[in-house]
Amino acid sequence: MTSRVRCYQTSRTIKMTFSAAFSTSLYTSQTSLLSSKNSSNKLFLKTCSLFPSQARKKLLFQPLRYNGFSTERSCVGIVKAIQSENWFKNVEVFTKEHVAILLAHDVAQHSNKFIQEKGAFTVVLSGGSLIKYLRKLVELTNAESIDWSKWHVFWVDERVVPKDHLESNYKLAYDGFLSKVPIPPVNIYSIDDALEADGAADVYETTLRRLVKNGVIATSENGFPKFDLMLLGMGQDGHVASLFPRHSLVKEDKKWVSFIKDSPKPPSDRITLTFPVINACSNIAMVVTGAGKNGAVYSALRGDEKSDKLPAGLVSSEGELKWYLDIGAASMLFKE
Ligand SMILES: O=C1O[C@H](COP(=O)(O)O)[C@@H](O)[C@H](O)[C@H]1O
Repeated sequence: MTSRVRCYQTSRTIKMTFSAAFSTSLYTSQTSLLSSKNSSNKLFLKTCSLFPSQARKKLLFQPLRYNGFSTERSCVGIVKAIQSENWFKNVEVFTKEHVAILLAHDVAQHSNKFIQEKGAFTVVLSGGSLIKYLRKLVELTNAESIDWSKWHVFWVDERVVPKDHLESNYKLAYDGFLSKVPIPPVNIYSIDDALEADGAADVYETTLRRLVKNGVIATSENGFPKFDLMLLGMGQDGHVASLFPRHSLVKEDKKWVSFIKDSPKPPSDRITLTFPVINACSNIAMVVTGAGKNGAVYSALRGDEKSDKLPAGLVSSEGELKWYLDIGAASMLFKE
């Protein structure tokens, strides 16, 4: 159930919608979370303060209501701003905790929708900080009734290290997420850690081609695999997957999976899905937190069109691309 309140500037065009799209369970976990912080109003105001002051002054904040509760105190975070500027459309700004909560809710919704429509859900994971934001998904399993048996899990990139290595994206995902949910092991498509980067990339592409052929993965109009949901992180330098700024791999437009042996971020050898595959996805969630990434967020979303785009700025989706930012990562976006 979705409840929504509009906060708008009465006399001019800027209009924002503050929406709470919580199920009861999410609401419950949100309130307990808030009481533990006891600073919800401060956080809300802090979030609002990211908006241009002129607009802010004229905003009319109404208490948000959900199931009879006044959620005024809990208006933190869920800020969906709708403005005419394109970059602003699908950007949501939260506290870190709320990034995890809303992400859980959205992933559960995508999962239910795709499983209902086609009996399976294909999800692509990143490594890095993204995995810790899946923690609420694990906690909310029962409430959201996810059918984990229909999940098929892939990786957008992997480091060429053994699966039990600290740098392994598989290990990160297994420890933080996969070991906690009943996804059939046969539906978890990790990258072969016995091979060198080039061989591992070839084998992974062959696996994807087989799954496209037998209908597990859908296909986009231009013949690339079309995953239902991709959960992307972004590095401080604006890289996504293992596609780094100014690296030739960013321009790869034929291969589905490629490899890199000179990654600027260690380890040097990695395999990665390419941009045509990333951008063919039905839905992409870009999950970016921390003030250290605010410059890259700014340049990806608002950067000069003429300048070389960061890889994160080249991400698009055949369906929906949504940015989940915390206040730190968003902090340069709303500067006047
Ligand atoms: O090396 C990688 O970095 C990015 C970003 O990681 P983060 O810890 O800064 O969020 C990650 O998305 C990618 O999968 C990983 O291989």
